[in-house]
Amino acid sequence: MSIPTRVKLVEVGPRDGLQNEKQDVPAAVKIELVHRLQAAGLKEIEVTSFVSPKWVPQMADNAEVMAGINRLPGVRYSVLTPNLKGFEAALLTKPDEIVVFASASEAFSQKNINCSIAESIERFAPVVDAARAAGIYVRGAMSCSVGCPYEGEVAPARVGYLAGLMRSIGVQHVGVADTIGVGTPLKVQRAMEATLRHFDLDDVSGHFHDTYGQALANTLICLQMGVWQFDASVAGLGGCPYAKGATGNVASEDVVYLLHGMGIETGIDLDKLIDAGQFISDFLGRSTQSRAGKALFNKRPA
Ligand SMILES: CC(C)(COP(=O)([O-])OP(=O)([O-])OC[C@H]1O[C@@H](n2cnc3c(N)ncnc32)[C@H](O)[C@@H]1OP(=O)([O-])[O-])[C@@H](O)C(=O)NCCC(=O)NCCSC(=O)C[C@@](C)(O)CC(=O)[O-]
Repeated sequence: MSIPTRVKLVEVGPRDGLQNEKQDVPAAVKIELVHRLQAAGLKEIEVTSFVSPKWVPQMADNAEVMAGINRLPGVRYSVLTPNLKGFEAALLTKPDEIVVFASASEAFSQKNINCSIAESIERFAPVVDAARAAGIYVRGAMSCSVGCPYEGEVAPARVGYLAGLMRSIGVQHVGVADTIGVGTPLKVQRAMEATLRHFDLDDVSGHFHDTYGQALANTLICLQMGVWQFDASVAGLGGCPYAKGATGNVASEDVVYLLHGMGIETGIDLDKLIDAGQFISDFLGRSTQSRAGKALFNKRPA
């Protein structure tokens, strides 16, 4: 398998990144972040989630954020929807894509969405039907595809099982998510291989948190398998409120630096992406988690 010449990054910072912030992030800041990300050339942005505000209060302004974005042609805006209630609210805001999210581990499924894996699939089936009937593309996120904060290691067979369930209800694309960032390349490769028994190479992506500093290595092994779609989060923002101790996603800036260094096209302007990361890091009052972002920013003339 040859390494792809072009990669699509899905920027998940506004959703995955900001869902875990302790401090209040006003809708206007989230909207400005989306504007800066699309100006940097991101073509797909996961904006928010239509989940219960009791579970994740940080995303309670979902409709306001979606309404406030000046949409650019050619950019796709996606949102998470855990059930029909969330989907119906999301539909009013005209997303291009929705994401249903399940877990390869039972314990995480219970903690994150308060139901078993089987129940989650039953819950998603009408959401997927309704989305596809409305012409909305459906992605599926498969959390804990390598390890679970409650159950430990997760076998590739369980990832394959979940991918098969996702496929059976009409999900069009799945992301192999290392929610707590414990994966190393061979483990990620096995989870990806199990997924590829149910989905084509063009319909899978990687979503790697960077808790143990393995996310770029995990990205590289997926590239070597021909995978060309990845989620990443500007400034390395993120973490899941139901995955204690897990750090943010791999920083978008670091992935872009890796890809451009390998001669792989992304369509992203790294300087502008660094500015977007700086903007949100300044707002949050801390320095960026992106190694490339920090290094390149510090090299700029004063
Ligand atoms: C799934 C539920 C709703 C079940 O939560 P539940 O408590 O079992 O749901 P329920 O149906 O019993 O409803 C309870 C209350 O929530 C309301 N409710 C119910 N649904 C909605 C909705 N969609 N929007 C707004 N409100 C909703 C519902 O109306 C009711 O309100 P009340 O009558 O008490 O006033 C809840 O567990 C939930 O919202 N969980 C979301 C957790 C979450 O967002 N986690 C982070 C995202 S996943 C992630 O980050 C991983 C990922 C994707 O990035 C990949 C990776 O790295 O792994």
